[in-house]
Amino acid sequence: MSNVAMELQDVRKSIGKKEIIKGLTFSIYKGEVFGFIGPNGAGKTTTIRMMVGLMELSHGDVLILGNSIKHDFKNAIREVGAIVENPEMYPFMTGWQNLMHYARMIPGISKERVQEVIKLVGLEKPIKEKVGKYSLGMRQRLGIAQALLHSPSILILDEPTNGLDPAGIREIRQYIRRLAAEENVAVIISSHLLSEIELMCDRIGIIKNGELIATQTVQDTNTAETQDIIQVQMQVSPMKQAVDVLKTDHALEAKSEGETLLFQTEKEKIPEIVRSFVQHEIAVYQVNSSKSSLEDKFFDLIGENTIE
Ligand SMILES: Nc1ncnc2c1ncn2[C@@H]1O[C@H](COP(=O)(O)OP(=O)(O)OP(=O)(O)O)[C@@H](O)[C@H]1O
Repeated sequence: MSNVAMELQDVRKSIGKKEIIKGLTFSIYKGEVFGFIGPNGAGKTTTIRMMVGLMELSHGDVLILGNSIKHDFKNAIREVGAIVENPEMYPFMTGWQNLMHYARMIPGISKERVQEVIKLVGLEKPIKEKVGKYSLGMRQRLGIAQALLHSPSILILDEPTNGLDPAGIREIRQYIRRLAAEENVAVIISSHLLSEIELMCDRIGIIKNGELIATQTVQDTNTAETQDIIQVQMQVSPMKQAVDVLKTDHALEAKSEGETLLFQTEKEKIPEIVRSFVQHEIAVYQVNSSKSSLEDKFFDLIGENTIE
Protein backbone atom coordinates (compact mmCIF):
# COMPACT_ATOMS: atom_id res chain seq x y z
CA MET A 1 0.00 0.00 0.00
CA SER A 2 1.21 3.47 -0.85
CA ASN A 3 2.62 5.57 1.93
CA VAL A 4 1.39 8.78 0.31
CA ALA A 5 -1.43 10.49 2.19
CA MET A 6 -1.87 13.51 -0.06
CA GLU A 7 -0.47 14.37 -3.45
CA LEU A 8 -0.65 17.78 -5.10
CA GLN A 9 -0.32 17.63 -8.87
CA ASP A 10 0.48 20.94 -10.56
CA VAL A 11 -2.08 22.79 -8.45
CA ARG A 12 -2.81 26.31 -9.69
CA LYS A 13 -5.22 29.00 -8.66
CA SER A 14 -6.06 32.18 -10.49
CA ILE A 15 -8.27 34.88 -9.08
CA GLY A 16 -9.33 37.28 -11.77
CA LYS A 17 -6.34 37.57 -14.07
CA LYS A 18 -3.82 37.00 -11.30
CA GLU A 19 -2.24 33.58 -10.79
CA ILE A 20 -1.83 33.22 -7.02
CA ILE A 21 -0.72 29.57 -6.90
CA LYS A 22 1.63 28.69 -9.71
CA GLY A 23 1.83 24.93 -10.05
CA LEU A 24 2.45 23.15 -6.74
CA THR A 25 3.55 19.52 -6.96
CA PHE A 26 4.48 17.62 -3.80
CA SER A 27 3.41 14.71 -1.60
CA ILE A 28 2.75 14.35 2.09
CA TYR A 29 3.25 10.96 3.71
CA LYS A 30 1.34 9.03 6.36
CA GLY A 31 2.63 9.58 9.88
CA GLU A 32 4.66 12.69 9.09
CA VAL A 33 4.25 16.24 10.34
CA PHE A 34 4.70 18.51 7.35
CA GLY A 35 5.27 22.23 7.89
CA PHE A 36 4.00 24.48 5.15
CA ILE A 37 5.81 27.75 5.61
CA GLY A 38 6.31 31.01 3.85
CA PRO A 39 6.04 34.75 4.22
CA ASN A 40 2.65 36.44 4.52
CA GLY A 41 0.80 36.46 1.22
CA ALA A 42 2.85 33.53 -0.14
CA GLY A 43 -0.26 31.45 -0.77
CA LYS A 44 -0.43 29.10 2.22
CA THR A 45 -4.07 29.71 3.11
CA THR A 46 -5.16 29.59 -0.54
CA THR A 47 -3.41 26.22 -0.98
CA ILE A 48 -4.90 24.85 2.23
CA ARG A 49 -8.38 26.00 1.24
CA MET A 50 -7.98 23.99 -1.97
CA MET A 51 -6.64 20.96 -0.07
CA VAL A 52 -9.72 20.88 2.16
CA GLY A 53 -12.25 21.53 -0.60
CA LEU A 54 -13.20 25.06 0.46
CA MET A 55 -11.94 26.48 -2.84
CA GLU A 56 -11.94 25.09 -6.37
CA LEU A 57 -8.69 24.45 -8.20
CA SER A 58 -8.08 26.38 -11.43
CA HIS A 59 -5.77 23.62 -12.67
CA GLY A 60 -4.22 20.34 -11.49
CA ASP A 61 -5.51 17.96 -8.87
CA VAL A 62 -5.20 16.95 -5.21
CA LEU A 63 -5.24 13.21 -4.52
CA ILE A 64 -6.16 12.14 -1.02
CA LEU A 65 -5.31 8.47 -0.43
CA GLY A 66 -5.45 8.23 -4.21
CA ASN A 67 -8.92 9.81 -4.52
CA SER A 68 -9.19 12.93 -6.66
CA ILE A 69 -10.67 15.96 -4.95
CA LYS A 70 -12.05 16.96 -8.36
CA HIS A 71 -13.59 13.70 -9.50
CA ASP A 72 -14.26 11.85 -6.26
CA PHE A 73 -14.81 14.67 -3.79
CA LYS A 74 -16.76 12.67 -1.20
CA ASN A 75 -14.23 9.86 -0.84
CA ALA A 76 -11.31 12.28 -0.93
CA ILE A 77 -12.61 14.74 1.64
CA ARG A 78 -13.79 12.05 4.06
CA GLU A 79 -10.09 11.46 4.88
CA VAL A 80 -9.45 15.10 5.82
CA GLY A 81 -9.89 16.77 9.19
CA ALA A 82 -9.07 20.46 9.32
CA ILE A 83 -9.05 23.65 11.30
CA VAL A 84 -8.81 26.40 8.75
CA GLU A 85 -10.64 29.21 10.39
CA ASN A 86 -11.00 29.37 14.17
CA PRO A 87 -13.04 26.38 15.28
CA GLU A 88 -16.58 27.34 16.25
CA MET A 89 -17.17 26.27 19.83
CA TYR A 90 -20.01 27.21 22.12
CA PRO A 91 -18.53 28.84 25.25
CA PHE A 92 -21.64 28.18 27.36
CA MET A 93 -21.42 24.43 26.74
CA THR A 94 -18.83 22.05 28.17
CA GLY A 95 -16.09 20.55 26.01
CA TRP A 96 -17.95 17.26 26.08
CA GLN A 97 -21.25 18.86 25.00
CA ASN A 98 -19.50 20.66 22.16
CA LEU A 99 -17.93 17.45 20.87
CA MET A 100 -21.19 15.51 21.21
CA HIS A 101 -22.95 18.28 19.30
CA TYR A 102 -20.58 17.73 16.34
CA ALA A 103 -20.46 13.96 16.75
CA ARG A 104 -24.26 13.79 16.27
CA MET A 105 -23.88 15.47 12.87
CA ILE A 106 -21.51 12.77 11.57
CA PRO A 107 -23.03 9.35 10.95
CA GLY A 108 -21.50 6.47 12.86
CA ILE A 109 -19.57 8.35 15.55
CA SER A 110 -19.82 6.52 18.87
CA LYS A 111 -19.43 7.91 22.38
CA GLU A 112 -16.32 5.76 22.62
CA ARG A 113 -14.77 7.62 19.68
CA VAL A 114 -15.53 10.92 21.40
CA GLN A 115 -13.75 9.65 24.52
CA GLU A 116 -10.86 8.46 22.40
CA VAL A 117 -10.24 11.85 20.76
CA ILE A 118 -10.47 13.60 24.13
CA LYS A 119 -7.71 11.33 25.37
CA LEU A 120 -5.65 11.90 22.24
CA VAL A 121 -5.53 15.64 22.84
CA GLY A 122 -5.18 15.28 26.62
CA LEU A 123 -8.40 17.02 27.64
CA GLU A 124 -9.79 14.33 29.98
CA LYS A 125 -9.72 16.57 33.04
CA PRO A 126 -11.40 19.77 31.84
CA ILE A 127 -13.81 18.12 29.41
CA LYS A 128 -16.80 18.61 31.76
CA GLU A 129 -16.04 22.31 32.20
CA LYS A 130 -17.54 25.10 30.14
CA VAL A 131 -15.45 26.02 27.09
CA GLY A 132 -15.73 29.69 28.07
CA LYS A 133 -13.29 28.89 30.88
CA TYR A 134 -10.74 27.20 28.59
CA SER A 135 -7.38 28.72 27.70
CA LEU A 136 -6.68 29.35 24.01
CA GLY A 137 -4.45 26.27 23.92
CA MET A 138 -7.21 24.09 25.38
CA ARG A 139 -9.65 25.45 22.80
CA GLN A 140 -7.23 24.65 20.02
CA ARG A 141 -6.90 21.10 21.33
CA LEU A 142 -10.68 20.79 21.50
CA GLY A 143 -10.75 21.99 17.88
CA ILE A 144 -8.24 19.29 16.96
CA ALA A 145 -10.36 16.71 18.81
CA GLN A 146 -13.38 17.81 16.78
CA ALA A 147 -11.44 17.58 13.52
CA LEU A 148 -10.36 14.03 14.46
CA LEU A 149 -13.82 12.69 15.28
CA HIS A 150 -14.34 10.98 11.92
CA SER A 151 -10.83 9.36 12.05
CA PRO A 152 -9.30 11.20 9.10
CA SER A 153 -5.96 10.11 7.60
CA ILE A 154 -4.88 13.73 7.22
CA LEU A 155 -5.14 16.58 9.69
CA ILE A 156 -4.66 20.10 8.34
CA LEU A 157 -4.09 23.00 10.70
CA ASP A 158 -3.75 26.57 9.46
CA GLU A 159 -1.52 28.52 11.89
CA PRO A 160 -2.42 26.32 14.91
CA THR A 161 -0.13 28.17 17.30
CA ASN A 162 -1.37 31.66 16.46
CA GLY A 163 -1.91 33.65 19.64
CA LEU A 164 -0.70 30.86 21.96
CA ASP A 165 1.79 31.45 24.76
CA PRO A 166 4.95 29.27 24.90
CA ALA A 167 3.29 26.75 27.22
CA GLY A 168 0.30 26.46 24.86
CA ILE A 169 2.62 26.00 21.89
CA ARG A 170 4.50 23.26 23.72
CA GLU A 171 1.25 21.43 24.47
CA ILE A 172 0.02 21.58 20.88
CA ARG A 173 3.41 20.42 19.67
CA GLN A 174 3.33 17.42 21.98
CA TYR A 175 -0.14 16.31 20.89
CA ILE A 176 0.54 16.83 17.19
CA ARG A 177 3.69 14.72 17.36
CA ARG A 178 1.79 12.04 19.24
CA LEU A 179 -0.99 11.97 16.66
CA ALA A 180 1.43 11.42 13.82
CA ALA A 181 3.39 8.75 15.70
CA GLU A 182 0.52 6.84 17.31
CA GLU A 183 -2.30 7.25 14.81
CA ASN A 184 -0.18 7.37 11.63
CA VAL A 185 -2.03 10.58 10.73
CA ALA A 186 -0.34 12.91 8.23
CA VAL A 187 -0.38 16.35 9.79
CA ILE A 188 -0.02 19.49 7.69
CA ILE A 189 0.67 22.69 9.57
CA SER A 190 0.97 26.11 8.06
CA SER A 191 2.98 28.71 9.88
CA HIS A 192 5.31 31.63 9.50
CA LEU A 193 6.92 30.89 12.87
CA LEU A 194 9.92 28.84 11.88
CA SER A 195 11.30 28.24 15.33
CA GLU A 196 8.15 26.23 16.07
CA ILE A 197 8.22 24.35 12.80
CA GLU A 198 11.74 23.23 13.57
CA LEU A 199 10.58 21.44 16.71
CA MET A 200 7.24 20.19 15.49
CA CYS A 201 7.82 18.98 11.94
CA ASP A 202 9.60 16.14 10.22
CA ARG A 203 9.71 17.99 6.93
CA ILE A 204 9.03 21.46 5.66
CA GLY A 205 7.94 22.93 2.35
CA ILE A 206 8.73 26.57 1.73
CA ILE A 207 6.35 28.56 -0.43
CA LYS A 208 6.99 31.99 -1.88
CA ASN A 209 4.88 33.90 -4.42
CA GLY A 210 2.71 30.85 -5.00
CA GLU A 211 5.63 28.55 -5.78
CA LEU A 212 7.28 25.82 -3.75
CA ILE A 213 10.89 26.86 -3.56
CA ALA A 214 12.22 24.04 -1.36
CA THR A 215 11.28 20.99 0.67
CA GLN A 216 13.61 19.52 3.21
CA THR A 217 13.59 17.27 6.22
CA VAL A 218 14.20 19.07 9.49
CA GLN A 219 16.55 16.30 10.59
CA ASP A 220 18.72 16.92 7.52
CA THR A 221 19.00 20.59 8.29
CA ASN A 222 20.14 19.92 11.83
CA THR A 223 22.68 17.32 10.78
CA ALA A 224 23.99 19.61 8.07
CA GLU A 225 24.35 22.38 10.60
CA THR A 226 26.43 20.39 13.03
CA GLN A 227 28.78 19.16 10.33
CA ASP A 228 29.06 22.15 8.09
CA ILE A 229 29.10 25.86 8.11
CA ILE A 230 28.89 28.08 11.16
CA GLN A 231 28.39 31.82 11.46
CA VAL A 232 31.43 33.62 12.89
CA GLN A 233 31.51 37.05 14.54
CA MET A 234 34.95 38.53 15.25
CA GLN A 235 35.96 41.82 16.78
CA VAL A 236 39.04 42.90 14.88
CA SER A 237 41.06 45.95 13.96
CA PRO A 238 41.73 47.25 11.37
CA MET A 239 38.53 45.98 9.78
CA LYS A 240 39.31 46.62 6.12
CA GLN A 241 42.54 44.69 6.26
CA ALA A 242 40.78 41.76 7.95
CA VAL A 243 38.18 41.65 5.17
CA ASP A 244 41.00 41.65 2.60
CA VAL A 245 42.94 38.87 4.34
CA LEU A 246 39.83 36.70 4.51
CA LYS A 247 39.35 37.19 0.82
CA THR A 248 42.93 36.74 -0.38
CA ASP A 249 44.18 34.07 2.07
CA HIS A 250 40.98 32.11 2.73
CA ALA A 251 38.68 32.86 -0.23
CA LEU A 252 35.95 33.97 2.16
CA GLU A 253 33.51 36.84 1.69
CA ALA A 254 32.90 38.83 4.87
CA LYS A 255 30.66 41.67 6.00
CA SER A 256 31.41 44.22 8.68
CA GLU A 257 28.97 45.63 11.21
CA GLY A 258 30.65 48.34 13.26
CA GLU A 259 33.69 46.65 14.74
CA THR A 260 32.38 43.16 14.12
CA LEU A 261 33.46 41.07 11.21
CA LEU A 262 30.83 38.56 10.04
CA PHE A 263 31.42 35.53 7.85
CA GLN A 264 30.62 31.84 7.48
CA THR A 265 33.09 29.00 7.53
CA GLU A 266 33.78 25.55 8.96
CA LYS A 267 34.67 25.40 12.64
CA GLU A 268 38.05 23.78 11.91
CA LYS A 269 39.16 26.81 9.87
CA ILE A 270 38.87 29.33 12.73
CA PRO A 271 42.33 28.80 14.37
CA GLU A 272 43.97 29.09 10.95
CA ILE A 273 42.14 32.36 10.27
CA VAL A 274 43.09 33.82 13.66
CA ARG A 275 46.75 32.82 13.02
CA SER A 276 46.80 34.59 9.65
CA PHE A 277 45.25 37.72 11.19
CA VAL A 278 48.03 37.78 13.81
CA GLN A 279 50.66 37.36 11.08
CA HIS A 280 49.19 40.41 9.31
CA GLU A 281 49.22 42.35 12.60
CA ILE A 282 45.45 42.48 12.80
CA ALA A 283 44.31 42.59 16.42
CA VAL A 284 41.67 40.00 17.38
CA TYR A 285 39.66 41.04 20.46
CA GLN A 286 36.86 38.50 20.44
CA VAL A 287 35.64 35.44 18.51
CA ASN A 288 32.06 34.17 18.66
CA SER A 289 30.31 31.57 16.58
CA SER A 290 26.79 30.26 16.20
CA LYS A 291 25.13 27.58 14.16
CA SER A 292 22.84 28.80 11.44
CA SER A 293 19.27 27.99 12.35
CA LEU A 294 16.52 26.86 10.08
CA GLU A 295 15.34 30.44 10.21
CA ASP A 296 18.60 31.66 8.63
CA LYS A 297 18.23 29.03 5.96
CA PHE A 298 14.66 30.10 5.39
CA PHE A 299 15.74 33.70 4.88
CA ASP A 300 18.53 32.54 2.58
CA LEU A 301 16.02 30.59 0.55
CA ILE A 302 13.43 33.30 0.22
CA GLY A 303 16.03 36.02 -0.08
CA GLU A 304 14.47 38.36 2.45
CA ASN A 305 15.36 39.63 5.87
CA THR A 306 11.86 39.78 7.17
CA ILE A 307 8.80 37.60 6.85
CA GLU A 308 6.26 40.25 7.77
N1 LIG B 1 -9.97 36.52 -2.97
C1 LIG B 1 -8.82 37.03 -3.38
N2 LIG B 1 -8.74 37.92 -4.38
C2 LIG B 1 -7.57 38.43 -4.81
N3 LIG B 1 -6.38 38.09 -4.29
C3 LIG B 1 -6.36 37.20 -3.29
C4 LIG B 1 -7.57 36.62 -2.78
N4 LIG B 1 -7.22 35.75 -1.78
C5 LIG B 1 -5.88 35.82 -1.68
N5 LIG B 1 -5.37 36.68 -2.57
C6 LIG B 1 -3.93 36.98 -2.77
O1 LIG B 1 -3.24 35.78 -2.94
C7 LIG B 1 -1.99 35.80 -2.30
C8 LIG B 1 -1.86 34.62 -1.36
O2 LIG B 1 -2.69 34.80 -0.23
P1 LIG B 1 -2.79 33.76 0.98
O3 LIG B 1 -3.77 34.29 1.96
O4 LIG B 1 -3.04 32.40 0.43
O5 LIG B 1 -1.32 33.82 1.56
P2 LIG B 1 -0.76 33.26 2.94
O6 LIG B 1 0.56 32.66 2.63
O7 LIG B 1 -1.76 32.39 3.59
O8 LIG B 1 -0.54 34.55 3.77
P3 LIG B 1 -0.88 34.84 5.33
O9 LIG B 1 0.20 34.22 6.10
O10 LIG B 1 -0.82 36.34 5.34
O11 LIG B 1 -2.24 34.31 5.57
C9 LIG B 1 -1.87 37.13 -1.61
O12 LIG B 1 -1.10 37.98 -2.44
C10 LIG B 1 -3.30 37.63 -1.54
O13 LIG B 1 -3.35 39.04 -1.62
